Amino acid sequence: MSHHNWGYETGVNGPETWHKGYPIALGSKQSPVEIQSKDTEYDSSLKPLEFHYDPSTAKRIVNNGHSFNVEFNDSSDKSVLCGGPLAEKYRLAQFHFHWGSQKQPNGSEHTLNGKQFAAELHLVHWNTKYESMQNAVNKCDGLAVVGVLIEVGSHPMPGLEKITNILDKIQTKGKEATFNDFNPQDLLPNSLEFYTYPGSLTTPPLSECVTWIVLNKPITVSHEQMSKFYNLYFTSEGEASAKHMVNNWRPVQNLSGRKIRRSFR
Ligand SMILES: NS(=O)(=O)c1c(F)c(F)c(S(=O)(=O)CCO)c(N[C@H](c2ccccc2)[C@@H](O)c2ccccc2)c1F
Ligand SMILES: [Zn+2]
Repeated sequence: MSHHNWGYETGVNGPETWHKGYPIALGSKQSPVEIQSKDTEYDSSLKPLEFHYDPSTAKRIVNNGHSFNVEFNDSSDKSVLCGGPLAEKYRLAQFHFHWGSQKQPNGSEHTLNGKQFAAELHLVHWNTKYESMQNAVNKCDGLAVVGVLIEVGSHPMPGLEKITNILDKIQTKGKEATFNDFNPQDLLPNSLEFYTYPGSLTTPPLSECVTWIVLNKPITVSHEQMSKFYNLYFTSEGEASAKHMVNNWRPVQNLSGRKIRRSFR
């Protein structure tokens, strides 16, 4: 299993095969996980989450064959996350999504009280005490990823329009487009109540370097907005068998004794 052709195709290169190239897939701090509210612990020492994002740090949107990433200029502390369970400042590097398909509408990675949502937004940040993302990825407090659960309803999410309107420019793997002046706070729910636990990247290299912060309230997007995700391709233009970018989510992994804390009573 070479390191760069992992994917989501069941039995071919999907999550059940990743351990061949990345043995840590079988580790004890893997993500995502099932969150059962009744088994979480309220922690009054958790601070409110603080998002300090500068929209001018948004740079480009890229289809990398796994998801699409909106990438930020993380060469300074212009867009940072702090507070919550975090002892330090974390710089925003990128955000991306995981989703299901038209037929199988559930594609979130974390599940909440037995419910899998339609999709999930991940805002990926790295600890500024490590000079780079690459250094941060092999430290247990290297990354902080904020997960936002997404359900499909009758009204569109205004903050998502700018993204869904540009997806036709990055339909296939390797395509990218300029993407400036965007504040990811426009994708957050009103409540910043959260769950937090120590975990991993949910794609290879599956490094166990992530403080996960999963918001308790979902956002609602419209069917039209969601269907624009399903029109993307895992494959590059002109590749023999075109594959729609659907079901790019990893199933839940064992908690293996980990405690999940919550910021609210
Ligand atoms: N669900 S998840 O949040 O775990 C996740 C993904 F699901 C995901 F698809 C990516 S990805 O960048 O799109 C391709 C896989 O690396 C990354 N990207 C990694 C990353 C991006 C920015 C900052 C740190 C990590 C990935 O690009 C990476 C991994 C290891 C070292 C550097 C970068 C990622 F973090
Ligand atoms: Zn992710």
